[in-house]
Amino acid sequence: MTEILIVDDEPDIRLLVEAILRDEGFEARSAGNSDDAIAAYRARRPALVILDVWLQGSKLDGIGILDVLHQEQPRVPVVMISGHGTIETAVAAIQRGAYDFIEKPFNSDRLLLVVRRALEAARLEAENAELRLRVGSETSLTGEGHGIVSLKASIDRVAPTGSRVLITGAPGSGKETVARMIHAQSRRADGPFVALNCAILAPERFEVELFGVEAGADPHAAPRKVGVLERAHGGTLLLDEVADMPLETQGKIARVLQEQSFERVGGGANSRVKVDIRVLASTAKDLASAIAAGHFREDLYYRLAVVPLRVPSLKERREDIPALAADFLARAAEISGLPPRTLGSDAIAALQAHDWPGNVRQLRNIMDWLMIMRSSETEVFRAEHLPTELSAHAPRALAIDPAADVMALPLREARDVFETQYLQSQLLRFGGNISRTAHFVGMERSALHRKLKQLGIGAEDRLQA
Ligand SMILES: Nc1ncnc2c1ncn2[C@@H]1O[C@H](COP(=O)(O)OP(=O)(O)OP(=O)(O)O)[C@@H](O)[C@H]1O
Repeated sequence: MTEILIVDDEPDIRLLVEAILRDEGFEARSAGNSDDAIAAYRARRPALVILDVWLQGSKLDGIGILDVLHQEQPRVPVVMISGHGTIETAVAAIQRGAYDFIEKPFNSDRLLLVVRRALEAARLEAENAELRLRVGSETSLTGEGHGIVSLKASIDRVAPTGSRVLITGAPGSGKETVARMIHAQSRRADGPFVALNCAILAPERFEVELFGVEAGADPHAAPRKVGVLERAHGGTLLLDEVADMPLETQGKIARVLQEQSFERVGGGANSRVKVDIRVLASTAKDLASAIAAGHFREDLYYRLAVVPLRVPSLKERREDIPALAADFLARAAEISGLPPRTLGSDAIAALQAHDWPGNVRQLRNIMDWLMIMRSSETEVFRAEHLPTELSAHAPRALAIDPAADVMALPLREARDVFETQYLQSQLLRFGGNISRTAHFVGMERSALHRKLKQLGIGAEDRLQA
């Protein structure tokens, strides 16, 4: 998958280096002069370039080529090969941004060592740059509830297969996180992960973003713009909010999926770029009705949805809320440099009672808000510290005041009041799910049923308690 471009004027060296690299599982291309090297580089960006300092009969020498390559894509690492008498030039090349150099004659161990180190350094640099850009992008899912555990098991199964996956789920539920996990657990983990949000692109920008733009008539000129398909080469492309892709582009993408090649905008058929990409797609919309309404191509649907995965919304997995909230609070404290804070059980119950239309993202935002707005008031956040839309609907049972009314009642009646309020609250935390509530309160399912009946808590009460 990792492709290396070798530039050397001696055919024997090119063949030798290609053979060594291929034996180690790399892909290799080579060029004998600066024109061919630059054309090969522009046709498709390699993961690394091995570049001879001195090139007989070439327009530019190694340093000249290095400058051209770095102007176009500074992050591709370059390893120089220096002959006797050109070491000084090789050192100068390092000062101009080459990663390292090897001296001729070299053995295969030295070559492979330098190549691996250069690739690893480039990978780390790319990862850091991405992290800086996308603080908060995750490659793990917090939660021990049934929904998340079975989702994680499906990710573990599908990730290494290379299969296409359609990820569905409500906004903010974690679809992109799932896509990143699939990429991170696949054989492409060292390659790029590129996400294209189909919902925010104007239809006329679509193809330019996807396919890039050809420079014009000159086949040696750099593409005017490299598209996401090319950037994702050797890695994974996520088509986020795929339902919003214009119909015409859908047809073109379906072809790319079949042929794994495409033409840049403005390029002719003979400028086809071959790529190796795993495509994942995600959507919060119902694709079946988009197909029925004629807004989504059925053939593309079947190509994308080889394995469908559904991410449960947060209200379907309220049992994960305490762990998620604690996790986000700890991170908010770390990022803001404030001392850690915890959530009281009344605040947790209020969070579990909420319906979370914005799902995990909304929960995360509220934990950030709590940390910033309320941490000077308390060490333990209570329900009253939450934003009003949450505190106002905190479960009624939170108002239990043992010193008030119940004190005027005989034990049996006081116990009924307490049990009613306690069980209504617990049912609410678990979305009315009897099994999960029974497990939590430590009762048999059937005993809980009997108890609810005895206390007069009906199905309706359970949902609105
Ligand atoms: N189970 C989880 N554990 C930890 N963090 C999560 C989990 N699910 C989602 N997140 C976090 O919630 C936020 C939203 O997740 P993500 O962007 O993956 O959702 P999405 O469904 O792709 O959203 P959109 O609908 O905007 O495309 C991110 O900050 C992500 O890190």
